[in-house]
Amino acid sequence: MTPAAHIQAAIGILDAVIAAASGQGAPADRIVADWARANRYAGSKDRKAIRELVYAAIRACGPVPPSGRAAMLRLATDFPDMRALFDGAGYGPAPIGPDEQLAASGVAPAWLEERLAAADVAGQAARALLDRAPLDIRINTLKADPAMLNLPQAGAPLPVAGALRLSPGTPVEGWDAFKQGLIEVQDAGSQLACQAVAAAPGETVIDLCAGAGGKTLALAAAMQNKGTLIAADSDRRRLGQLAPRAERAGATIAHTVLLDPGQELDALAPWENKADAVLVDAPCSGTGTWRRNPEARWRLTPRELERLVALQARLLDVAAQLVRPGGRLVYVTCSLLDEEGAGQVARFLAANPRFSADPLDLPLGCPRGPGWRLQPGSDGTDGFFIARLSAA
Ligand SMILES: C[S@@+](CC[C@H](N)C(=O)[O-])C[C@H]1O[C@@H](n2cnc3c(N)ncnc32)[C@H](O)[C@@H]1O
Repeated sequence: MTPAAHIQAAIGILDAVIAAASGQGAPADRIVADWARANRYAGSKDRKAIRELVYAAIRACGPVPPSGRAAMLRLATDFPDMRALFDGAGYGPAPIGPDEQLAASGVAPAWLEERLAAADVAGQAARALLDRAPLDIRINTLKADPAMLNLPQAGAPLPVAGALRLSPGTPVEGWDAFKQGLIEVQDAGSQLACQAVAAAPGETVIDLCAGAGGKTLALAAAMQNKGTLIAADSDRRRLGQLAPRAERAGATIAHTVLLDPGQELDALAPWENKADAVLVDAPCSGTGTWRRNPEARWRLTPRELERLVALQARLLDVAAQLVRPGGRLVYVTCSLLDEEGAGQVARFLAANPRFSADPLDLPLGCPRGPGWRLQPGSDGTDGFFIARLSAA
């Protein structure tokens, strides 16, 4: 394929990404993968070039672009060589018309930029939300001794115990160390969130929104496979992914519990007032993970944000009923918006005088309200809000 044909293919994929984002359809990476499957003539170099163009164009546009072509023209404003390829030749894009519409630049749709600015995420800090994410791994201490671990690439040590940083795209999943469960792929911010739980061997710990168990596995390692670890979630498919992962990681204490949304306590009744720690890794807008899913900012609406904030508040209330006196509740979101972080926890504390915020002092990030915040720009991790609350 020619460079111009790459651009035209990327425009077609962007049209599908834009339609999917407005209609809650497939994520961009699935659309890119589906395109590659349906267009076998594209070799691996073509696929890589097209994928890079698609993601660069997604990052270049703040609000939802009117079309894939408008998005690509926005990207081309920064690259004169790319503009020159809009000449209508071969399989390339048609020449640029005199009044052609460009998609708007920016970090996100205007309403979302305003919410971020209200949470002191503006300028460079906001632009960094769209950087390319590195690849972080966690050494699984259930199986590996960090001092003895020999990886094909050493990785840069991070100020987070057990975390190493590799370049984006490092094929770790093909490494023997990965296949044997010696390492897990996990953002350093996510690892810090797990460390904030301070889970210890012998404790009873509930991971209330365990998903596919990324954090559950880190908790099992911190507990040295001793104690009770409940991985709960309302999504059967995600929860179903935990068993094979736990087996590979040698995490033997994780028990899954499927929750009925709205009736979560029914399945968790045996642990009411019994848990030493409850982790609420709550469903959220994901504003801190746009480095990995940049088109997610086109999917979010004020209404969806409102729904998420209400769900987070409810899950906090569920968690509060599980924590034993003297136990801890750790609330985490991968969002930088205060309504999902500092504001959410401040509201909870005001309504639940039994709980008080523990001061945190993590090796990355800084305090935000009653908790702590990590940001891609200043900390190099995904964006997170983390609060640890102690129960009287
Ligand atoms: C941020 S994700 C969790 C990610 C996971 N902890 C990890 O580290 O990979 C939020 C999770 O909350 C779950 N969730 C949504 N509503 C829920 C509910 N009512 N009760 C429990 N979990 C819920 C979602 O299914 C999703 O897996």
